[in-house]
Amino acid sequence: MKNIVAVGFDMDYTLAQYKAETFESLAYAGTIRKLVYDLGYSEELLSWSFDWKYMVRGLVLDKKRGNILKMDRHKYVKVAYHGFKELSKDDKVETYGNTLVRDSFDEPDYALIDTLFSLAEAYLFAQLVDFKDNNPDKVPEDIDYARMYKDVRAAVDLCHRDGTLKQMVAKDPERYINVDTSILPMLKMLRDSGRSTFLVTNSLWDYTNVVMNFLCNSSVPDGDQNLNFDWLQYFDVVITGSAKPGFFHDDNRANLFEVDAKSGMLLNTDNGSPMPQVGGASLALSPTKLAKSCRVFQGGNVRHLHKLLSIESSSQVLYVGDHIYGDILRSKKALGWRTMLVVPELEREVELLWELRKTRKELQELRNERNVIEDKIHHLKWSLKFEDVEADEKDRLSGELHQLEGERERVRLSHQDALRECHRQVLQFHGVWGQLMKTGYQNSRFAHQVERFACLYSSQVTNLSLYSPDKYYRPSEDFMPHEFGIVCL
Ligand SMILES: Nc1nc2c(ncn2[C@@H]2O[C@H](COP(=O)(O)O)[C@@H](O)[C@H]2O)c(=O)[nH]1
Ligand SMILES: [Mg+2]
Repeated sequence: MKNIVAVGFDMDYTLAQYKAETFESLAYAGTIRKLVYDLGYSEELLSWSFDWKYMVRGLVLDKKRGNILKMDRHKYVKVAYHGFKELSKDDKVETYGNTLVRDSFDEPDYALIDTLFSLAEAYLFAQLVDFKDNNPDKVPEDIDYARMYKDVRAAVDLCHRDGTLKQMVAKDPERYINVDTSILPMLKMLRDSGRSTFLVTNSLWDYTNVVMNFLCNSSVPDGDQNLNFDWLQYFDVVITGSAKPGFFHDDNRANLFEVDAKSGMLLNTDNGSPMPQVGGASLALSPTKLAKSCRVFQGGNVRHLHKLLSIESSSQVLYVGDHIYGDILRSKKALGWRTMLVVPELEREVELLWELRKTRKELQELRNERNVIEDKIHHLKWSLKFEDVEADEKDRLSGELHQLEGERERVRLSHQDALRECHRQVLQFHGVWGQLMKTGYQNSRFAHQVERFACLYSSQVTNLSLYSPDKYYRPSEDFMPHEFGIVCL
């Protein structure tokens, strides 16, 4: 952290942790209404309900086939459902395991569930797939799975844009967002350490102001009267409507507008410097005041931000976000910002890992034991078959082989029991999809992306304040398989 001069934050699902049970349910209900009333889907959908715990991040939707997939870091599909029906092993291998050219599992044929905002749309997609399969007469033939996904996507998108969600949150933020009293102390700590702080969010100013008021004052707004701008003192620059990930692109030429915080009006700027309207009064803020107070903008690009904060090198910026693609991948890969990904799911994941550690260790030991015995058996069988051995020696080797085969059976059964127990416990992570960061013995595709693109990852943004702002975060050591057991502790 010593070299970091500016720490930036995403807002939604980073500073503001939404309550999935209420917020995603709101998105789900709003999407259904749009599907029925605007896009002509059956009214039966209005009676559907939403299990907000069913979908998890890291899943991939196969739009054409109506499947939902979980894959490992090599993009091998390990868990696959058609709607809510699990694919048999044979179907899974036939569909995803036999291609000569490996599928990239990316857009346009696939959709990645890489933000918590997408859980409702993934669930609805699965429901619609089941509905079409079971009620072919209720869904027009030309509406295939991919079209259903497109409709769901468009309806969700509209819910985010037309006020369906934001007006409800603004009326009662406490119903939809977790109170977090540790955000202000964290921001204060960072600022006291001499760092600049900034906010870059895709939300627009009016909504940003509601959410940040709630987070920083825990006030329940009573119309606009209760909203104030006190929270701005904890930031140097606030950029709303940033259109990430485009904001980070080098060729982004988006205009930067200054937002008048009180009226919400946009003012033209020339690279961040205010520009008065022709014939209008000159802008009121004096240069000294401008330099000190937080300024609010809309749009622009990362070069504007660097200029506003006087950033000399990208590696001096740490950005904290929740979206692996929108917040982390671009800013790290293209710009070289340091990044921190917020993964709230980790809290439960780590708790369960502690509970499981005894079984996991046992399993690992039994696996090693089984490997050693099997190696010995193969070696002995090879000697008996191909090597020129005397009769006595042959008897001795056969006896040894017999004994090892008995041992192998004993270890195999213990291993099987431990494996069963482990599988049972893994279902505590998630009854359908298992552990977020693992797929079988391999890291999941999601975990792999976290490893590659997030310099830090943590269950909550305020974990930053558990350490000194000057802490040196050492990267964890990489290990090759041949190093395990030699240098791994
Ligand atoms: N138009 C759409 N907006 C969306 C969608 N999913 C989320 N959102 C909105 O984006 C911002 C996220 O803000 P950030 O602070 O995380 O950058 C927030 O306003 C969401 O409502 C979508 O599918 N379409
Ligand atoms: Mg976000």
